[in-house]
Amino acid sequence: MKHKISKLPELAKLANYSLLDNLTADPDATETGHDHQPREVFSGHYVPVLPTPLPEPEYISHSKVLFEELGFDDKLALDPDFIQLFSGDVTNLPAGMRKIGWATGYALSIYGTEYIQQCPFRTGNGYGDGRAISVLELVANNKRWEMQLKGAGCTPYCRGGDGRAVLRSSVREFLAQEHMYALGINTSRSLSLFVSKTECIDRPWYFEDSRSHDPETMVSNPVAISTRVAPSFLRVGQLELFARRARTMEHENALNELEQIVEHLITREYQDIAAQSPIPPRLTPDKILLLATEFRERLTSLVANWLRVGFCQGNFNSDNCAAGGYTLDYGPFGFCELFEPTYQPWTGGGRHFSFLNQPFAAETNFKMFCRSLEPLLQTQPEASEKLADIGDGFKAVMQQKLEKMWTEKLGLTAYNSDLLINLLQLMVNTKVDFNMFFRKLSHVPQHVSALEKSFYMPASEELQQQWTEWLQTWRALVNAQDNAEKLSEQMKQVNPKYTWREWLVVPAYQAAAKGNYQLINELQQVLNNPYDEQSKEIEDKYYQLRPETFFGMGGVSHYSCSS
Ligand SMILES: Nc1ncnc2c1ncn2[C@@H]1O[C@H](COP(=O)(O)OP(=O)(O)OP(=O)(O)O)[C@@H](O)[C@H]1O
Ligand SMILES: [Mg+2]
Repeated sequence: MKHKISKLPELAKLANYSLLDNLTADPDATETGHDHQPREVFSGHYVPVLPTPLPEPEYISHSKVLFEELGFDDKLALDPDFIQLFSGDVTNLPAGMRKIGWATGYALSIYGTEYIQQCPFRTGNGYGDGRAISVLELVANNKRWEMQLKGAGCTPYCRGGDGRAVLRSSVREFLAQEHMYALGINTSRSLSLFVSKTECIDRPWYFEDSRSHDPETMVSNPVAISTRVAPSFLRVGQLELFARRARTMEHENALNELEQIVEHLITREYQDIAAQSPIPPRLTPDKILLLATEFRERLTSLVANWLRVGFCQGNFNSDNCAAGGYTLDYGPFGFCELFEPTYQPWTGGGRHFSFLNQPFAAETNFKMFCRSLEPLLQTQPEASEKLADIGDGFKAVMQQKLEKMWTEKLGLTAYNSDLLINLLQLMVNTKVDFNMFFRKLSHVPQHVSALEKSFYMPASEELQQQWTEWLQTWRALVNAQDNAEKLSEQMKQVNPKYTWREWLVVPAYQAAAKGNYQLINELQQVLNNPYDEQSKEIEDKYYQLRPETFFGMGGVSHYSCSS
């Protein structure tokens, strides 16, 4: 059996900090990392920052799946040195590990409009990782990972915030990342979750059983640190920040810094492109075009997958769009239960980030990504034009990916737009549960009655008739008569049975605030195996329609605060 890492000094041997070696730091940063007040950062990729440890941290959970992948023994999660590090104390680390963390700046554009208003200095120089601090980069099983504490205290980008994350949002992020991974969707991953036994902070939140749209009160919740893991945490907003500076020549090194960050993105997230020719030689126009094409490929696949499982990211701005093409920022997200094309759980998100609008939101982020590469092709008109074509090509690639997704979801061999549109219309008219409906359909039923468990209301006779017709057409197209078993197996692999249901997650974070973590463990188990049939007990509890009482309930059906 392969040796597994169970102590921090062994883990330290895997440490490998490409970021700190290759990229420029903010020249105004202090070496000590005592840099916790909002301030402008004018250049450089990162600021060294000392995380603020959780007082009296307590272990809640870790991802066994990710531990396995990294070669970590489960015992490591309870090792006092491990707990110390991943609850924010980097002062006492073994040799090989740096006793400092780092935070990065990024820009924000909302639906294609560049913003600086969110920055306290109205320049954009004070926006970035306000409460996320990376503490480690390592190479495990030939893969490079960056480990980032979320809620580890203030950074220069904290904008007057407290730098903390409450337990509620940390539990959600911790569970959701691994759930998405289990659903087969690219995402940042969860390593561990620790809570403070003594520190609490207030956030705007809802009264119990609230029907209010906006939070009515401040609610105290323990602070927590979840550690997320990804090949990098580079966002479209990051490139955007450097491109804005390059465009206006804000400082003499601005274009060079943009080039560096793009090279860094390629090294960290696009190894196939990096392998084509080592960097340096410096970034070539060909590489830039390959990067744009590959990101387009990943982003369109990602969003098609989101739609496949009913996921709504909620706030798909450029600063929440990972340049590696994976899901990032599990704050205002939600999973569509009752199917509504404009489902959006975050009250601040508006329709443009709603469920079926996500392909357009992605396109806007992609255009910003391309725009951020343009300054690097200033002297290359031909390559510039190609880049514009890649941007314009987004729609067609997105459409292809969506068609493929719906085709697979319906078990068809070819896309059938009439069939799909009729179905979506019927789903809306009948008020069906998105994921439960597709799972029931994956059993290749003969009669509508087998789908009815996924309906939130009894279907009228007229609707029943329409369903019967739709089902007949579908069954004929998938050749259900001769093919049911194989088809069912295939469809179940893309139509999950167990997906995130907010009303089943709420009790888990509520119990956790009282020191009981059992429901979190149970949810991990259920959500980590979304395509499997699980026990009858689990089915009765988790494969259920949202009870009526949770509709319109603040904090369950919608939320305004995600931090
Ligand atoms: N409590 C806080 N203290 C300091 N900064 C914060 C706090 N909450 C959010 N921010 C910062 O505000 C910005 C917007 O917040 P948003 O909710 O998108 O991010 P987040 O959930 O903290 O971060 P991420 O995108 O890293 O998952 C981010 O740059 C974030 O770092
Ligand atoms: Mg964010």
